[in-house]
Amino acid sequence: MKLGCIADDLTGATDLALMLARGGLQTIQTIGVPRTDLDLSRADAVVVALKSRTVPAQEAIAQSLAAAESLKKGGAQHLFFKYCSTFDSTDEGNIGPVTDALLAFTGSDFTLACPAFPANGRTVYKGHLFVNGVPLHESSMKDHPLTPMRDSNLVRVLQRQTKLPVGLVSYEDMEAGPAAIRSAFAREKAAGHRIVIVDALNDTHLRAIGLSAADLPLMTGGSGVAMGLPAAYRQSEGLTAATPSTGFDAPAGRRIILAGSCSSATRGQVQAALDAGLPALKLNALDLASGAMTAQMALDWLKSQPGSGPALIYSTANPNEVQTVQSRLGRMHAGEIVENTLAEIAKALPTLGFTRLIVAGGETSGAVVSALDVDALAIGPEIDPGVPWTRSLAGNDLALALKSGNFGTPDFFLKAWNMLR
Ligand SMILES: Nc1ncnc2c1ncn2[C@@H]1O[C@H](COP(=O)(O)OP(=O)(O)O)[C@@H](O)[C@H]1O
Ligand SMILES: O=C(O)[C@@H](O)C(=O)COP(=O)(O)O
Repeated sequence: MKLGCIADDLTGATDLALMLARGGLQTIQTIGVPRTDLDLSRADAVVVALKSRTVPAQEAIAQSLAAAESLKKGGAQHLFFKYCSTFDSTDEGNIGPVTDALLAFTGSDFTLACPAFPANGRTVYKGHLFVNGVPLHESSMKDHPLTPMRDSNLVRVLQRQTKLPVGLVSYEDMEAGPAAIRSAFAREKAAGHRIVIVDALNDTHLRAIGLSAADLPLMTGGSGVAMGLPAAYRQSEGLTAATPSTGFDAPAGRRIILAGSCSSATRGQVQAALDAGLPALKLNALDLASGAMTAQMALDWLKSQPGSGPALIYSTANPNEVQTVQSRLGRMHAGEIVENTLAEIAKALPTLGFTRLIVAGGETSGAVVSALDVDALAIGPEIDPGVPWTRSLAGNDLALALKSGNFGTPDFFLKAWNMLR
């Protein structure tokens, strides 16, 4: 295994797995630390999906180290810590504390941090993160239900989360190409910096980072920064490219969309599905808390829907609604209530004949997939940048599209099905 990856949420893991698979690496994604009986011998890359983005920092560290240990035992030569392209975190973590712990684990004293993903509008310039050209703190991420991002300066954001000195390798070095980037890493290291935020405005920068950083014991970032790794491995070790998948065979069965993301892209996708007349049920978090709505009621509703087309169950709400709910229930508790309900609904889906699922939201996907008895995923074709179809490798036979909250075109919930055979 060339690369062992630890992702802090499930949709982030599929995003990274897609990037590596598209680059020609045989890639398997596991849900949590791989089961010991899972055959990973043919994988060039294994991506372990955790649910560690918003748990207490000590727990995130423990989960990440357990994953690192297992990947190392599986033969991983390098580690990659994947977090969100919008750097979702709080001053308590978990990007800083997990990076610190993984650096110590690898016995290394230097790594980079770069969430850039230009295909999805995320760029880093002079250490500031932009989302579709808007500074992070002015983007819709300022209202995220769990990790509101109110500072665009990533050096500052990360420095609040780690005691290790954070530096910056900026645009000018990126423009000068791989050799200059390597010199910039050496310069920053000599200056005492242990983690460097790296600028990247386009895919050329990302590929150059891959070539410059492929030999680091640990890399950290969004999926974009992994773009150059497959080519770098091929160059250094003659690794042959696997053919990325195109068509996709999915198990026969009914279709459903579960949306627990309140991000702006998902809000648009829910609206497009409603406009198209999909049968839809909205879960109101306050009703769930009071018992006025339950998972069983949602399942009863689902059973009464026509089997021919997809149905939508969503808790997606605008920032005002979310704020009202959170002021009554508390931020984390509100999130848990919704996640638990969607997970309870998901648990019943296979027996009701649902085999093709779209799930919107990272935390939501984590909760839903752990309820579905799925341990590992094969990566299929890309629906939109960062979102592939996947198929379970054991347990319930399911086709799953696990969509990051802010990814995908407005018609994602309508068009994704067309790729399934
Ligand atoms: N109506 C709502 N009110 C409050 N919290 C909600 C609501 N709907 C969903 N949530 C919670 O918001 C969080 C969304 O996070 P996530 O699923 O990761 O989405 P994203 O990918 O957009 O970040 C989840 O914990 C979810 O349970
Ligand atoms: O890097 C990204 O943006 C995604 O891969 C990701 O991690 C998104 O997380 P959610 O928005 O919580 O789905």
